[in-house]
Amino acid sequence: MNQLAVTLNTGAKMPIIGLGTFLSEPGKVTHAVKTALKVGYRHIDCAYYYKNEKEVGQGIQEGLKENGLKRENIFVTSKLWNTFHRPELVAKGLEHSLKDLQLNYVDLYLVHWPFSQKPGSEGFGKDIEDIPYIDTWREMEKLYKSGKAKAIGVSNCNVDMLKDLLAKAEIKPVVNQIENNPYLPQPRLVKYCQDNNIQITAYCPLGRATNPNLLDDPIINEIAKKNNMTPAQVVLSWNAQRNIIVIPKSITPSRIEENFKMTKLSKEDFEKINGITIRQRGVNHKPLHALNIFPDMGDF
Ligand SMILES: NC(=O)C1=CN([C@@H]2O[C@H](COP(=O)(O)OP(=O)(O)OC[C@H]3O[C@@H](n4cnc5c(N)ncnc54)[C@H](OP(=O)(O)O)[C@@H]3O)[C@@H](O)[C@H]2O)C=CC1
Ligand SMILES: O=C1CO[C@H](CO)[C@@H](O)[C@@H]1O
Repeated sequence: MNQLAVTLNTGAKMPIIGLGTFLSEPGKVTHAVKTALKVGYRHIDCAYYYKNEKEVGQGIQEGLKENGLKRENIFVTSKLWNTFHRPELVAKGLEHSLKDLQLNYVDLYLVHWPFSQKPGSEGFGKDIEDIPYIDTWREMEKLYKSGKAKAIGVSNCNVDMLKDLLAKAEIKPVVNQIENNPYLPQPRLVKYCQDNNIQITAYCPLGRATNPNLLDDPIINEIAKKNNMTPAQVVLSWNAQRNIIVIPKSITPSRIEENFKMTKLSKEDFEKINGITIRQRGVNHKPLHALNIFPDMGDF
């Protein structure tokens, strides 16, 4: 399953596993990216918000050279931060990322969150302002047409937001990046996206921020033990089997390698994981509650 990729509705191939980079310290992420490329990853998930794109870019450049790879052999995603939603700032948001990543284009550019913060605002969810999402999206469409973003998509969008965007967009979003793991499977949102040609990418696929920790779950551990896998491999394989792209983050070389080794789960094990009833949303900042972005627990 390692080399598997899904075909986006642009025709581009997006590898089913990528390296996440949130909270990867600038001093460590260059090495993590190089390790990932050496192990076989061909997909890196980045964002302006992570404040480490310069070091990620260094890892990409060095990793390409060391492994005899070309730019077109890898898939790089970045994301427009909330403080760049004003139409006149959208292209600038991408320029920052391209410069730091040392790239001429990204394979995928996502609107990180469906709300705007005033330019220069620091922190998550502060200084929210009312910029219609479609106005930001029109500028994303221009980036797609310019070739600087080979595909465009969204993140953290619910079904109603997607319905609205699909009705108005000239260029449809090809990806919705959302939190997804056995404690937050979000079947309604997943089905809506899959029915509408929107690929899901799962963030927090290992359940960072779950408490109790997803990787300590007894069912996951029982399946891991039985199949000589690790809990991380089980939860990543489960999502890949649902046709969901996973972007586990690690700065630990042995884990980067471990996470890459997904496998097909038996129908019985797959269904056992589907039967887990614990529900947790890890990324659930307070400002989000007022914005009504996430459906309530009954909507999973
Ligand atoms: N669009 C959005 O709003 C969001 C996007 N993201 C993206 O998704 C990526 C993944 O999500 P993230 O929040 O990082 O959470 P993950 O679920 O990927 O968990 C990352 C944590 O798991 C640890 N870990 C990695 N591999 C293993 C393993 N095999 N066994 C045990 N522990 C392991 C890492 O530690 P260590 O590094 O020390 O090895 C790290 O602490 C992000 O890095 C980012 O790129 C994330 C959140 C929101
Ligand atoms: O990408 C991200 C990483 O995780 C953060 C939460 O912990 C999110 O706020 C952000 O969107």
